[in-house]
Parts: sequence; C-alpha cells; structure tokens
Amino acid sequence: MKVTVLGAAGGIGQALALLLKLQLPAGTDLALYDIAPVTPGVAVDISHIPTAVKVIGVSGDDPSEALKEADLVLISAGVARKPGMDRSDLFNINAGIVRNLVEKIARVCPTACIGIITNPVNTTVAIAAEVLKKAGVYDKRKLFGVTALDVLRSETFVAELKGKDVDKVKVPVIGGHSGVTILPLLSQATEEDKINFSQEEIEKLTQRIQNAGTEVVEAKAGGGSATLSMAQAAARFARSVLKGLNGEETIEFAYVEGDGKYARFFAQPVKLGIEGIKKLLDIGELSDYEKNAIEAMLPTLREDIELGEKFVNS
Ligand SMILES: NC(=O)c1ccc[n+]([C@@H]2O[C@H](COP(=O)([O-])OP(=O)(O)OC[C@H]3O[C@@H](n4cnc5c(N)ncnc54)[C@H](O)[C@@H]3O)[C@@H](O)[C@H]2O)c1
Ligand SMILES: O=C(O)C[C@H](O)C(=O)O
Repeated sequence: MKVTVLGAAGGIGQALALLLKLQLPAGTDLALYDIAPVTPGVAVDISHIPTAVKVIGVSGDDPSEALKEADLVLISAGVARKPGMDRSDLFNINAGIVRNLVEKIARVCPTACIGIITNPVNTTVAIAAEVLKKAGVYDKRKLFGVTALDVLRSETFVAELKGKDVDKVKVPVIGGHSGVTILPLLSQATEEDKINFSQEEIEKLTQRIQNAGTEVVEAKAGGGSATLSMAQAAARFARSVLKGLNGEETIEFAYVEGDGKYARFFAQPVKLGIEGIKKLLDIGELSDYEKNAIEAMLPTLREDIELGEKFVNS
C-alpha cells in the first residue's frame, strides 16, 4: 500500500508525516509532496526513524512522482485561518490549490482514495468530486472530507465534562465541517452505556465542539490553526482506510457523497472496505434538538457545496 500526503511540509503535513511513519503498517510506502523546497528534507529526517515504512519526499511544481501508484492521498495543501477569519475566507486561495492537485490525482492515480483536509472542507470536497467527474474517474466510494477531528474533539470534551474514560467515549458527529454544520449527536454519546446530559450541557457542548477550530486559531494568535490534533485525526482516518483496503472492515465518520437525503455531501458513519466506502451507515435516532439543528444547518451546507460545484463547472 502507498499513502501520499500533499502539503506535507506544512503544520499538519509534517506532524502527519511523522505519525504515519510511526503508525502505518510495516511495508507501507509513504510519499510526501509540497511545493516547499524543504520537503525532501522532511522525508530524509523521518526516514531515520526505525520503522518499516519507506519514505520519499518530492518538492516543486509536479506531484506526479509522489502520486504514482498511491492507494490513499491525503490533501492538507493550502492556507490556514487567522483570528477573525471563517473557514469560507480560505476559499479564494484553497479552491484553486485543491482543483489543481485533484486534476493531477485524476491523471496519475485515478483509483486512489482521497482524504481532503484542506478548508473549507464543505466546499473543497465538492470541488474534488467535480474535477474527478470531469476527468471521468469519479468514484464516490473513494472521496472523503476528513472530519475525524470533530469526532476526536467531541470525545475529549465529553470525557472531560462528564468525568468519563476518554478511551471508551464515543460520540457520532454528522453534517459538515464548519460552524453550525458540525453536529455532535450527544443523544447517542456512550461510554459503553449511554451518557446523559442536561439541555444546558447539550447546548454548551455543541457550541464548544462547533467552535473548537476557532478556539485553537485564537489561542495560536495568528500562528495558524489546529495542526497536531488534526494530524492525529488524519492518521487515525488513514489507518482505517488502509485497514478497509486490506479487507478488514472498519467504521469511520467522514464527509462523503451519500444518499442525498440532507445534502449531496454529508458527514456520516461509513463502513470502509476494499473499494473505499462499502456501506453508508444510518445516523440513528435523533433528539428533537438534533433534528432542528440539521434543518438549521442545511441552507449553509447546500450553499457551500454549490459554491464548489460552480467553481469547477462555470
Ligand atoms: N479538516 C480539518 O479538520 C482541518 C483541521 C485543521 C486544518 N485544516 C486545514 O488544512 C489546511 C492546511 O493547514 P496547515 O496548518 O497545515 O497549513 P500550513 O500553512 O502550515 O501548511 C500548508 C502547506 O501547504 C503547502 N502548499 C500550498 N500550496 C500547495 C500546492 N499547490 N501543492 C502542495 N503544497 C502546497 C504549503 O507550502 C504548506 O507547506 C488549511 O486549509 C486548514 O484550514 C483542516
Ligand atoms: O478551524 C480551522 O480553521 C481549522 C480546522 O478546520 C479545525 O477545525 O481546527
């Protein structure tokens, strides 16, 4: 198996490269690409860590060498937020970056699974889908917006608030990856057994999870957004995708093209298998608060998606 990271010299990219070198199964190839000239050096650096994962680093204008025969491509190339910005403010720069990189993927490794980290994820995934469709290689089972960080944060915050074992807490998170489109399903949170919340706790926790990215952006005070926690989330996601590709089915939450019930793309639980998504899983029973929250997010989510579709097609 081969995993490629595009944007590998960045804050997420370097931490992700390190985690993948440490966590990928023995025998996996890891390819790092970034326009930054330091990228081959990042690869040399982590290549000295004694694990059975082989690393190459490619810089410059052409990612082809890094993409050749990739099974999974993770894209974290692009700019990050500064205080006062929304994720949608990144569209002007990141839309073109994602379009160009996905065009390369369509040519060099059209059957690879793709995990998009670059914001605004609600829109960049739609851009990727349209680019792949134009190239005649779109397989919706293989395109993912990486929303695993929302799940990690929910597990952490719930465990902290309720004094639970963080290793056992599970919280589904659905919708998209910005503001009100991030919806933790606290009515389904468990630590083996169901965890109960007061309405006040539900409202405060939901808001904290929705604003967690901004919490990091403000704390970093102009130095960027979440990189280390994001790298861990992406590494966990990558391991699950590879497990699936290797025939060991796993479940992850990701922003994918589903049945269109709520929006063309929607973060939901998926069963991963040898072709990427094997099955879309049901989001389960929702509380009235969650049902209302879905209705409230849909105009934003649909607009975000349309923006990406139009960017490629007009
Ligand atoms: N999905 C999520 O949950 C999540 C979480 C955190 C950050 N993000 C997003 O991830 C992106 C990256 O964040 P970061 O903190 O790593 O930013 P960063 O600025 O530290 O790194 C970005 C890297 O992308 C590279 N790059 C720019 N254009 C490129 C191109 N055309 N080809 C290859 N590489 C290119 C840059 O050289 C840089 O090394 C941002 O858009 C950020 O908003 C998403
Ligand atoms: O908030 C951001 O801009 C980065 C990322 O989407 C996050 O959730 O941390």
